Amino acid sequence: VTRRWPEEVERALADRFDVTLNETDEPLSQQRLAAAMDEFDILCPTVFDRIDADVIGGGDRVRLIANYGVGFDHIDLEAARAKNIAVTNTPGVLTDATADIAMTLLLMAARRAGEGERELRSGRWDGWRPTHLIGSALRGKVLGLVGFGRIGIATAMRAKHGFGMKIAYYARREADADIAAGLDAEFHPELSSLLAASDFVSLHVPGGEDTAGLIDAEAISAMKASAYLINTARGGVIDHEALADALSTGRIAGAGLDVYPQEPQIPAALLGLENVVLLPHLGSANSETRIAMGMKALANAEAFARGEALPDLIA
Ligand SMILES: O=C(O)C(=O)[C@@H](O)[C@H](O)[C@H](O)CO
Repeated sequence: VTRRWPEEVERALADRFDVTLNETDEPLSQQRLAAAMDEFDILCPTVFDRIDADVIGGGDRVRLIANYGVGFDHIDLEAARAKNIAVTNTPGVLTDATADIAMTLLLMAARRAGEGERELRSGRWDGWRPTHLIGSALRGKVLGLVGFGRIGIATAMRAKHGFGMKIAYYARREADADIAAGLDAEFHPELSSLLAASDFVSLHVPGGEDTAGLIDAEAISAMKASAYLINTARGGVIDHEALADALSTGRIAGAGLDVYPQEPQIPAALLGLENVVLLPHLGSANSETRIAMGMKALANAEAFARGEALPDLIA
């Protein structure tokens, strides 16, 4: 297990398996990860472990990679398939937590909460004024979801039923009628039309080659000048130079980010901007969710040990 998990999950793992924990809880080197492929039957990485072809080529004993997280763009699935290594993830259990962070970012950006907090803590607040830190309302505004899977739909539910927002989405195909109907969600087969129609754009697509740089200068140029961009998906989906330029020139109103291309590095051009909320990948960071993620990874490991079908097999 490459990083420390919630204690109760570590105990449950140790009750069933011969478990080696990374006591330091520091990121492991590529060499260490590669060597682990010859020492263990099951490897449990997180999003911060780059399980590439070199690592997978590092040994022949691991037969299951049970990822702690839903996103798997950090794992070379082809290399795993070529060595007949099963790969699982932890979908579903972190949907609510991540949708909550998407709404947190949206609200903080729209109501300039981060600016207010910084102003107050730095002693710069000189009292209430009618024109002070004026933000944007949510009711009646269009939330455009890029990607309409579990987390996209959960975010839409919160926005519509909790804040009176209108829902639009872009996805590879139209959602099931009952899901869309419940949300009165407008389908946009073209990304550019969704971007042009939205007051808030929230990204909910997987990371990886297919979506790398999807939100680039051209995409941002289709957005309204009053619009906000929210990202709880993966950092690589956005061209951050283009975003920083749009934010510093007022091309869009603001942004809220929880993920970055080279975490924990933050694109320098963003750090000095007031109209962007920056969170440190808190998507699934609540105790209930992190325990549930661990128990899901454990369930996959147990099924593997019993020779049963893996509940969350992705490769
Ligand atoms: O699940 C994901 O894909 C996430 O990005 C986060 O919820 C996890 O915390 C992270 O992946 C831990 O591995």
